[in-house]
Amino acid sequence: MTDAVTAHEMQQYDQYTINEIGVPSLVLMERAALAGIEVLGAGQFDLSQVLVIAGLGNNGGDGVAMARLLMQKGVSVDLLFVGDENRAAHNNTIQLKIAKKYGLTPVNRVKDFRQYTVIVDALFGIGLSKPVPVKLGEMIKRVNAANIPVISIDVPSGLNATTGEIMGSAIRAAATVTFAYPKTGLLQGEGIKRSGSIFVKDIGIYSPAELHQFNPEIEE
Ligand SMILES: NC(=O)C1=CN([C@@H]2O[C@H](COP(=O)(O)OP(=O)(O)OC[C@H]3O[C@@H](n4cnc5c(N)ncnc54)[C@H](O)[C@@H]3O)[C@@H](O)[C@H]2O)[C@@H](O)CC1
Ligand SMILES: [K+]
Repeated sequence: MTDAVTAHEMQQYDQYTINEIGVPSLVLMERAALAGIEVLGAGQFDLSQVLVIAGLGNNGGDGVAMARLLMQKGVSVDLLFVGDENRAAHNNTIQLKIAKKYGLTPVNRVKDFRQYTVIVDALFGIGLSKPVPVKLGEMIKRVNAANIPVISIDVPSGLNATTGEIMGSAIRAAATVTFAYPKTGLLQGEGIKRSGSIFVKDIGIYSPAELHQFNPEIEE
């Protein structure tokens, strides 16, 4: 069993799974979204009116896929897409295109977050490497102030996934669904206060030690 991992370690496992094992990244993204839906629908949250907040990276792509899956299940869901769609990561762009084909049109502004019963936070994940831009920080503060339960995808947005430091502003989550392994930042510093209940979900990404157990030819 692998303990908590840093963002850098997780990125290496992601890349190995995609480039060496050959699992398509969109398959991993769909599994991430399904894992998020599983925790969201497990009874802790009221799904009467869901908001998904998605950023431009792959964490946002997980969120867009979740919004589409929720809509397909008949859940009332809004998708707040934050940032210029033309600058979105490749897989996020694909997710947006699919969501739109199903009739899910993103909004780019929410006046009052209190109209929702739960908020899915897919703004930033392990890829956050610099302080949150001021405008997004203001939005994060509005979300926290609304006092609506938030479920964070992989990491509460704005939290450094490795150190647990706040990168300007960070979401305060009721629960965090994190993929493959807990991230070290969830278990130290502000991460302890900001992550809520932590759910670790297998999405098919493994550390070298675990891969070695499947296939001894893979070096630990
Ligand atoms: N690499 C992979 O194959 C997988 C990645 N997954 C998800 O992808 C995340 C990592 O994705 P990325 O490495 O793309 O990074 P993130 O999505 O964590 O962040 C992307 C970068 O974009 C910036 N950014 C995002 N929205 C912005 C906005 N509106 N305005 C300005 N800047 C913005 C952030 O500052 C950050 O530097 C994981 O935490 C996980 O949720 C999962 O889909 C599983 C598979
Ligand atoms: K997040």
